Amino acid sequence: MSSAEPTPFSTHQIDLAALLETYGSPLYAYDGATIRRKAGELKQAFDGIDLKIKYACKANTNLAILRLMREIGVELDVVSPGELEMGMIAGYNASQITFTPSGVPFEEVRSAVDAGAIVNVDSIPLLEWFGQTYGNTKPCLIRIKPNVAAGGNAKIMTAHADSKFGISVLMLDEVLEVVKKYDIKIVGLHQHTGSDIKDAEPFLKVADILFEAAKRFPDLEIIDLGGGFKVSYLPGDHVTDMELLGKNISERFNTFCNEYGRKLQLWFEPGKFLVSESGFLLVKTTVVKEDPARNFVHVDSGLNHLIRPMMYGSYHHILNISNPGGPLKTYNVVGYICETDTFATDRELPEVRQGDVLAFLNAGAYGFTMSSNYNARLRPAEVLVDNGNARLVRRRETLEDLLKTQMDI
Ligand SMILES: Cc1ncc(COP(=O)(O)O)c(C=O)c1O
Ligand SMILES: N[C@@H](CCCC[NH3+])C(=O)O
Repeated sequence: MSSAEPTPFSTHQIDLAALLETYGSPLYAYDGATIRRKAGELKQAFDGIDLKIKYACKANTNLAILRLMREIGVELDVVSPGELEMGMIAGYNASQITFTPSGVPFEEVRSAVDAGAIVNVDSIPLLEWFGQTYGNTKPCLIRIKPNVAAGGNAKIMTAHADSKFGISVLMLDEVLEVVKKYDIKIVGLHQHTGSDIKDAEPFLKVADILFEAAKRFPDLEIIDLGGGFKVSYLPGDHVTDMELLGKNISERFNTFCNEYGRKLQLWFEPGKFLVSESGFLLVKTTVVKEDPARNFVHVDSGLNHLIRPMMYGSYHHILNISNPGGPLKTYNVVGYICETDTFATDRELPEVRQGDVLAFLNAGAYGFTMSSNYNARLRPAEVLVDNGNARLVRRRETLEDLLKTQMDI
């Protein structure tokens, strides 16, 4: 089975230049219409299935985006007490939130359960603790590691045998022993294979593994297949064919439910799929440096604002929105941080002049949330354009914000 044909690239309808002019540089800008469209595509692909979308909000926790998700009927997947709290501030009831920890202190699980969230238990020691603490009084899901390697790069594959995440599917006997010992109420099985998964095969493979495992748990209500759908990062990129994937998984899921003897809910936890394409990091060119080896374009940003190119070697498409019709030249686009923070190598762009505004695409997921204050640099503001209105949804940081936690001033 092949992946989808390339999708039209960057179909946003927001005026990026005007936003930068109004709110200053650097700036994260999000297009609400794109988020609504992507959620609609996912729902459409699983039409007829009892589907719940649990947005993996580590991708972007801006409260305005969480509120938008809530408005369109998308629930939440969180990985920390901080994300849980943000979800509740955005108006979610804790019962709409899944806590998917990764080796966290058990007290964090206690506070999530006490708040009313449901937990994906990710280790046998946590399962033991859960049983001792709650017996059969609180439901939980179990995060299974299916031992399947898939994802855009090694760092974002989370279900292969060597990955730290979840309980190996080879340990089901041990899991069932602990479940029996404490009469734990297992209502769901969960898995998350990785991020940036283009082909349908890994999704189908892990679904089959999870369905097989599920037959050993008689009281399930939920199968949670995680996130990881690939979006288009570069023009012509092949992406997950959501329509085809929906059809194939739905068929298998229905067959499984018939064999299981009950209709279950199907959950997904997409992050990137919902928000990546909605976001732009807008920056200004500080210096254009012609070097015998390279032409460098420096911008007023760096790995402190968008670390994906440096951390994963990820491609982010760049537009020169000040000079779109300029003659094409080849550049290394680099940041202002005192590290080698290269956004793009040998990138062809319409001629870049000092002061030009560049837009990094696909900055809606794992952009701001992975940002830092390295080099005592401040984080950008964030703007959401939705229903025809642009709204500042996070102000630019100030030096006072940076100094707030220091004791020696
Ligand atoms: C448990 C879990 N669910 C969902 C996601 C979302 O992944 P993606 O943004 O690729 O959809 C992640 C991130 O890797 C994750 O760890
Ligand atoms: N942060 C990753 C995706 C999520 C990884 C977490 N398991 C990225 O930007 O691609």
